[in-house]
Amino acid sequence: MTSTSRSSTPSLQYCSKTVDDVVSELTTDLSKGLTNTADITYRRSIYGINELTHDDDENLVLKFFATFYGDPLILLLVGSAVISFVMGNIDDAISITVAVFIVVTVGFVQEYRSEKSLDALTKLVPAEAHLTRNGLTETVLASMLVPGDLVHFSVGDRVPADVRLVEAVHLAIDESNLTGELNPVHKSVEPLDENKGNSISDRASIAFMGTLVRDGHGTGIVIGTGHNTAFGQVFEMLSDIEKPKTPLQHSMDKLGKDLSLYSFVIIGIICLIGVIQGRSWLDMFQISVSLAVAAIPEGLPIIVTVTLALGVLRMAKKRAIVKRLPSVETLGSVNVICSDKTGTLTQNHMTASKLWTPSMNDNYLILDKNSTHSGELTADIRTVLEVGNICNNARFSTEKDKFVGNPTDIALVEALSQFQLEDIRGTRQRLNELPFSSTRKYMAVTSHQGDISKSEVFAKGAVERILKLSNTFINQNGTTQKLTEENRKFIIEMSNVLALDGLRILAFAKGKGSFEDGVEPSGLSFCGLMGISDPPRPSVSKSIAKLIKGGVHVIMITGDSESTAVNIAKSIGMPINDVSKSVMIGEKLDQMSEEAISEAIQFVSIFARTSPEHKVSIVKALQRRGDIVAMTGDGVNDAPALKLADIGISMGNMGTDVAKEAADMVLTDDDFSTILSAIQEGKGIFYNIQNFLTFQLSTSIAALSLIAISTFLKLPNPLNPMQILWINILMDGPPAQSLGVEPVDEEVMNRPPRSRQDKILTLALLKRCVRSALIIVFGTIFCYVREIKDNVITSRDTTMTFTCFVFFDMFNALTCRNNTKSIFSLGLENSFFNLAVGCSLLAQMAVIYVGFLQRIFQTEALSFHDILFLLCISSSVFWIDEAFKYYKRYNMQFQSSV
Ligand SMILES: Nc1ncnc2c1ncn2[C@@H]1O[C@H](COP(=O)(O)OP(=O)(O)OP(=O)(O)O)[C@@H](O)[C@H]1O
Ligand SMILES: [Ca+2]
Repeated sequence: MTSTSRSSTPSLQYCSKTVDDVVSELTTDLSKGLTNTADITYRRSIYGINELTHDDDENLVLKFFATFYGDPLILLLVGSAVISFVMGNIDDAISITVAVFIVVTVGFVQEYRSEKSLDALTKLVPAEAHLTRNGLTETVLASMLVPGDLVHFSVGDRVPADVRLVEAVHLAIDESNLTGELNPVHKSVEPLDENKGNSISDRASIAFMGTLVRDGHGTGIVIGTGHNTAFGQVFEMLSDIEKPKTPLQHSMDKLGKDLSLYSFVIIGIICLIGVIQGRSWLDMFQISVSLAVAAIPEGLPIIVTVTLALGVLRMAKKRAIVKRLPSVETLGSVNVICSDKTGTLTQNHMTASKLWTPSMNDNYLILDKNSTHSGELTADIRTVLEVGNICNNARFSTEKDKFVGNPTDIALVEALSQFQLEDIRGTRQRLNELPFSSTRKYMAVTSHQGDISKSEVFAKGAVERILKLSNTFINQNGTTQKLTEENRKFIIEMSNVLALDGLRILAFAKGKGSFEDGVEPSGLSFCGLMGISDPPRPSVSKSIAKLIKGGVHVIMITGDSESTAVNIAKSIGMPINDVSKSVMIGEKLDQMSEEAISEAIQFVSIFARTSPEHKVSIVKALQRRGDIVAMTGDGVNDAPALKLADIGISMGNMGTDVAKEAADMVLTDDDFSTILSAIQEGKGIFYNIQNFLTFQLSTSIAALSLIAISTFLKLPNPLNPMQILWINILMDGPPAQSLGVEPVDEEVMNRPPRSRQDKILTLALLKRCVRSALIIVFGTIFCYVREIKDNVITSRDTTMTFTCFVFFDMFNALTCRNNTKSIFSLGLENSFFNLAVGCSLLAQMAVIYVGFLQRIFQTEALSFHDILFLLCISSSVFWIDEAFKYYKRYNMQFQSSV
């Protein structure tokens, strides 16, 4: 890249300036950020919102006319109208033109709606930023940033705008999406030499929007936003790339093509026979083309897309954000959910509730939040609390008036007040820290009270880990004593006793001296244990029961100990029959081959003492068995497993940007139960798609057969082209669409997960289509033949036939709302359906009774008695289907009771 092409970009302009220059040029402040609200508003008015959007000012009118010449069938129809006109058949010409216009408009509106709902999807996961303004730091939407803003980012974050760094601690950034460079780039605040920085990858003092923080943390001043960023310019190039279609959309496209082919063959035959019989070729041509328009489900792919997109929006309301449409389909097939324990199954609200020191033997102290325990404060208890206080990263937020940070850490500082102890971190200096990580499972610090030579080490974490670091323990008198094998065993035993209520267990140790950076401490003295409670979320047990009923295997994955995990699992109703088979420890996974894990995993419900890396082996083992796996995760290290899983789920509150991006679905409330709602929705959407498919196919088959049969029987055509086009609107338009938004029936969870190979077009579905089509055809022909007994064909005859068919179709739509349940038990819940069918019926009445429309559709007014008669005949399709449903339900009950 040359400097000329980038000379205007802020990142080139600022990369060689000093921090002070940047601060003064952008009139901002290194500690407070921007302070003047009017100034911020002004900047936004100049630089715009920090977002990358397409300017979508396509001309709607042009687009509308594009649909005319985009569809050869519509062109043929318009052509035939012109021919009619030339041949002096003005009425026909006008009628066909108006009908075509209506068809195209309905199609256009649907397509437009589908685009709008797809657009809405891209706004579901907004980018966030940590912003300091006026000295206050908050998490805000990245879109509100303006040049001059002071932003912070750390491991796992996406950089929210182009920024000039003013602080960089171990900062390494993955710029692969911008430059293709796979290795993280180390950043610094030093300005570049004037003549350097021509290439984006050289600009070490800049962090670019959309790149990913891999290590350390940093602070920067925003210099470029939105399209004015390096990423913004790449985005312009990318924006034309089309989104890939979902498997369902693909199979619908294929189905559409197949159906078109069949219809063309049948219509060709009809046309041929008609002409051989000596009918007018223009008539036959117009009928055939309208029939082709009607029989071809051109609305099918659009309806599928809209159904999926609306489903996603509905799920978002239930706090599950699905990021890609294909995931909706996969959700219905999920048969294993691997869930984190902390924060997903539990509330992540931790309270210290038990305490044990070696001097208590097999007793322990129960901590009650509401009472003071200062009377019980012995020297060894004080030591435990002190370690928990000093080896702690929770900090007090004056803004929120409470401690913030790691929930375990918070529980430990909050416990101090029960013993009327103060937070003593202010009186000490920390020399170094070995931070807690899910892999290390403990945290250690070196700290002193002003005299470095009297430094001490404080450590807390999982019992086994802390015991490994210790060779003595602190006894009753406050003196240290050697840790024997028996002591170690007893401590582990006591930790299991404390864990009986599902408490998370923390061990504490301290020692003299210090430890080197990056080296584990050793020779510590074990001080005691604490049990920390984190109650399950209230709705979790219900959700688990429903999932199990729906054939979904729930697996808990936790970094906590086996006993903690088992007790929590029992309390939320996970079936643990045989602990030796149902529980597996992370370490064991490391020793097993992929095949062996696959074998063993079908009985496992709990993985304890795992680190995030184990999740990949777990997903692989499950997928090897053919399972469709949903996996939750929130950390940077969870990303590979989230990507690998069929449905990666990340947490909206706790999750890092990396996890959210790797995931297919984000739970905005972090709650396990939300996964159940999403699976329910996913399953329901699939059935809805089957339902409107049934409706469309049966109408299409009925329309084709009706014309074919009457041609074979040498009857005059029962429907004219305009009427056929009208029917097309019903079957491809709103009534069909409304079947896609049928509210999801709770009962879907009683059906097993769908196999991935399952076709959407099942034999049962086809049978139902053919059955309904037959009823419609025979009913309509019966009505037609009854009308033309007098051997002259009048517009009354076709009006009766036409209305009969339309009524049939509406009753058919009604019964297609569900394929097992009676409509009487469903009620009139689907208001979109009620509206669509209600309006269709009204429109049908207008077509029969309004003079102007009568001329176009060649209809005439029917009597009340006629309408009643038609309703009676056409409702047969509904009653017969209800009877079949009843029979099916009866059979199922019978089978399940045997
Ligand atoms: N802040 C902390 N400092 C020291 N040790 C901790 C801390 N938090 C947890 N531990 C210890 O590490 C163990 C594992 O915790 P970890 O955070 O890895 O579990 P997790 O994977 O987050 O939990 P889950 O998988 O249930 O969501 C705990 O049992 C506890 O002993
Ligand atoms: Ca059609």
